[in-house]
Amino acid sequence: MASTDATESEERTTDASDTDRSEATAPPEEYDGPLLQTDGLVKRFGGLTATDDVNLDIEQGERVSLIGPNGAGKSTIINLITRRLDPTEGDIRFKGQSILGLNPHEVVQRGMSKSFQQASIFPTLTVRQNARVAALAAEHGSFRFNFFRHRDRFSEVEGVARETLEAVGLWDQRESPAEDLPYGDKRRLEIGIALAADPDMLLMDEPTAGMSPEETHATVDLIEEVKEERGLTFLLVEHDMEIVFRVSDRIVVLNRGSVIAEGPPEEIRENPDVQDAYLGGVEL
Ligand SMILES: Nc1ncnc2c1ncn2[C@@H]1O[C@H](COP(=O)(O)OP(=O)(O)OP(=O)(O)O)[C@@H](O)[C@H]1O
Repeated sequence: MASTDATESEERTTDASDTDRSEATAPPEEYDGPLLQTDGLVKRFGGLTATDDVNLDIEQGERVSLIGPNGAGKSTIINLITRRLDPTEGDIRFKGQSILGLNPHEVVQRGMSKSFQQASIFPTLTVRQNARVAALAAEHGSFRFNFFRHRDRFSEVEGVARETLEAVGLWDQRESPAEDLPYGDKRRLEIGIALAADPDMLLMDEPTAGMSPEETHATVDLIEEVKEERGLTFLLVEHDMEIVFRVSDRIVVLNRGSVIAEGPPEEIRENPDVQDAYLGGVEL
């Protein structure tokens, strides 16, 4: 499963209290370059190079999947982009501005959300309460500090929560405690929590991992709906090639930390290097 999260010792080193810096690097109003760029991104864990000179450009509205064999470096890239890890070398720009000085929640406030695996759900809260917390947290960075100050904005938050739950098909289950949801619905709630931030870009790390075929089908439909209706830019890490070929505009193939191919699905499907590296020659 591509969920290798940053360990304590490897986590980014940014000081959470330094808010002046994020104001100083606020993105410009008008920006029409690539939404996300990585420039010579290298991540080493001791002697192991997990990410080796990765240069990605993701345009606004583009849907990109990151694929590659186990250990290729996919989760490491996601953790670097979401600021859970510091790169050893290179830069990451979102909306044209380097995000290396930012904390994870500041990156979310800039418009980048990640659908976390389980970690973002409060199990004993209801589905609706989870969506409200997500809407509040996205607006203010951390709901704990702002919940009471912004009580007057309750109806606005309520509106976002409802819209989100309708989008992910969980409105009817809104009063259920999140822990009572079936596995697939929990994963949809995670996607909803990420969407409640109204992101410009959504990162998804194996959104269908562990789902039944029916749940997978429903989740892929959801991703397609979100793609059509919100025109969202996304970066997806996924092992299921059927899903990757169905939802991607472009596929980036990683092997041992390096990009070995990128292009539209039909091109990647035919690429012999990809077939060799990724599936040991088995046809995609
Ligand atoms: N925190 C860490 N500390 C040490 N090594 C790590 C750490 N995170 C990842 N690695 C190593 O970096 C390499 C890339 O791992 P990563 O999890 O990014 O690959 P992946 O493509 O997501 O793999 P999978 O599909 O199996 O999840 C692997 O060799 C992994 O063991």
